[in-house]
Amino acid sequence: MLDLAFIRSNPDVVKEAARLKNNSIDIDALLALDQQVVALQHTVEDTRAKQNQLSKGIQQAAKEKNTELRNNLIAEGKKLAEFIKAKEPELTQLVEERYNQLLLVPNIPDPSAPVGKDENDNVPIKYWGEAPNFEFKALDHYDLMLKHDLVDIERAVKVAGSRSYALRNDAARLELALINFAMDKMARKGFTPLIVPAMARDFAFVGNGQFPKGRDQVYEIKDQDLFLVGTAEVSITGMYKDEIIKGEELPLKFVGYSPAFRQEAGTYGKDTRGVFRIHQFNKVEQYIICKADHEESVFWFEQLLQNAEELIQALELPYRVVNVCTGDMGDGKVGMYDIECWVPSEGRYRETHSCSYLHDWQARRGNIRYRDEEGKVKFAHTLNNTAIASPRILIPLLETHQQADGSIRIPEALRPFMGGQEYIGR
Ligand SMILES: Nc1ncnc2c1ncn2[C@@H]1O[C@H](COS(=O)(=O)NC(=O)[C@@H](N)CO)[C@@H](O)[C@H]1O
Repeated sequence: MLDLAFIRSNPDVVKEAARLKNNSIDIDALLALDQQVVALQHTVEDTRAKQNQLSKGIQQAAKEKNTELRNNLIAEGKKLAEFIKAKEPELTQLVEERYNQLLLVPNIPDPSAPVGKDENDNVPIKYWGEAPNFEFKALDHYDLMLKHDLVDIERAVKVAGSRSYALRNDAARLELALINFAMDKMARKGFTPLIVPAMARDFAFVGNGQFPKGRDQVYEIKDQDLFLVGTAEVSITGMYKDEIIKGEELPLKFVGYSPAFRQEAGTYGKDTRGVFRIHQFNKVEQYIICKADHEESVFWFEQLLQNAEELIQALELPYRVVNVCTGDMGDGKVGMYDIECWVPSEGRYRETHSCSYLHDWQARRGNIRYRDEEGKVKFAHTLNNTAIASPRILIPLLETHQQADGSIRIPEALRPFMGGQEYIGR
């Protein structure tokens, strides 16, 4: 959410941001509604002021034993009270309507973000590693998983429906190893490890930005104010709602694990083979709450990206970083880089990580504030990036490290988390 004062004084900047982000919000209508609210607030306040004057007059008339004047003033006071009683529900309703519109206003993208419509307009800014050149017939991730008895999709689909899977044998151990590997590396970088709730209340999704717009992507627990999170980011944003953090404690740096649940509405028929796009997966999330300063946010944005790059390089996976365009980054972001790992069987890069900075757009929605060194209370800045999301990361991992004999090499960095094992299938 943007500061209403900012929208009032910079309507064209906000309209341009909405245009760049394919966001259909009507800023003129929002500002007209805002003027209605302000006018009605003034009317109610003026009426209250008149009521106070009247009560003084009534006391004075009583003192002077001027019964007629006193009765007239009391009658007038009753009329004012009725007027306020009639106007208050209208004012409450308009304020709520304005708030609901404010939730739909996008953040202002950084000028460095490419202007574009969708992911095809994202701009690659860095490449790392050489795509493997197999001297043998390489298999795709699903065939490799079947070959080594690493997955059971049929029985998972039986129990959980489409886009479900069960990991078996070394794939189950590999996923846990990857989660441990990521948590361990980030903890050693001073990030506080968290295992957070995978169910959260409505307010956490509003604070994070998934509600109201992305509600169709979220699973709801029937008859309770509880929803399954699509990322630990939602739970962490919700955990710090309404807090005023001591400035000297910032930045808060979290590495949060949680299962992630997504309806994947609108992706029918896309990526249906294997485990690329599923309804439930596991993710280790980097999350930062820092002071409200652009340079500070950009610093942590680069740090979060670098952390993920270090993890991927340790897994020896070729990848590229893309600067996400305005039409693909979503409402809340100021800037966003995706990391895409090379998937040999597809002969292209596929997204495995997403790194964003949002300035105070989330903190304003979730009321996350801090007290700075002058004692001023301000909305904080928030940032997030994937550390590891599995099983999607297994796709480049298994494919890239497959050997001529069909076995799969486990990268050095992962072996300590796999009991020292060096290969799958040897
Ligand atoms: N339906 C899905 N199935 C498998 N993996 C997914 C799915 N949706 C997202 N992911 C993985 O989770 C990563 C982060 O998801 S994201 O929506 O892009 N970004 C976030 O959730 C942020 N909180 C940063 O992690 C993706 O890059 C991808 O690797």
